[in-house]
Amino acid sequence: MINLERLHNILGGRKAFLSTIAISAAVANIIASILIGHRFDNQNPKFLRLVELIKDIIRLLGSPSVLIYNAFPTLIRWLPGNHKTIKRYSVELQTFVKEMFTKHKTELDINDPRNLIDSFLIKQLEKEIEKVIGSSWPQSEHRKLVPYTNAVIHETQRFADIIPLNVPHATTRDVTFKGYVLPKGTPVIPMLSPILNDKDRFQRPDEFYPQHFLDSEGNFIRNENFLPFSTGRRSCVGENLAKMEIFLFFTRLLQNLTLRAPPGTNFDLPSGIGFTSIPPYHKMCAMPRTQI
Ligand code: HEM
Repeated sequence: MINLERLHNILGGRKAFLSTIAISAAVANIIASILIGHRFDNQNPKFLRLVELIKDIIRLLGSPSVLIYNAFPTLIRWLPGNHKTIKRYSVELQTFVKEMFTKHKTELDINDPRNLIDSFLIKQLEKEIEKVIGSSWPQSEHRKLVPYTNAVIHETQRFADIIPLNVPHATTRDVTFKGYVLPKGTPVIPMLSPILNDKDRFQRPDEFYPQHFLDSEGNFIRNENFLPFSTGRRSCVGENLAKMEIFLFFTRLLQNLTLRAPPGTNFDLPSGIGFTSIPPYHKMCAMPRTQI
């Protein structure tokens, strides 16, 4: 989690800071805790490099040269450009992951799994595939008790529309869809943006309007068109983890801090161009609620 006490002390609540790395590192550390059973220090150069690599790869995936490469891979393959940078960064990431797996393999005690990687390696040894069940989050009950907060979080995800094009898929067999024949291997891009911004599905698609997820009495209502994690068999496997993380981060931050644009400025956060539509780096002020 974000060290709020440190934020209070260092920032005194008034100094602007770059929030992106702090938040990314905190989120990455949650995944690291689950995968390898420990957190990295936020100043650890290797850890910061990994966070940076992932961010850069995501950013570069949407750059014009990569879009051209995706359209004409055989032509562009030999030319310099961001597609080569992505490859280099991916190799660096893979090397890190391989080293981590090798270390876990050599230290593995099948009677004493220490983390998710150990459990995965043990399952591999059994040659069995088993769906991991067990989403018992102690705070999940809280969400039902705060319908407005829950609606704001849902509306933020709808409005932010962070993966507009979804992830590309391809048909695994010949398919006839609404009269169109899609032969096996046809690339399919199941876009999410048109659903999340459809005025027939959301009353005010162009506005930030939490009431999209509230009934007239203020109760939270599910909306089947809320699909930021996609849908179907290949929808996001991290959906539940992500939802819980967002809830915990959001409520914990707002319990303790009021977040504002730096004095004399307004938040104007157009989506950056990339595979995900993430906002550009921006500064904000975090005021401890006790000082307000
Ligand atoms: C706000 C946070 C997140 C959003 C909006 C999101 C969204 C998505 C989307 C749209 C897909 C593509 C689904 C498709 O191909 O139809 C996806 C796939 C995936 N996501 Fe997420 N995701 C989030 C967080 C996470 C987290 C935290 C994890 C891991 C812990 C994760 C792991 C995955 C994996 C492994 C896939 C590939 C699933 C497959 O191909 O079968 N995601 N996600």
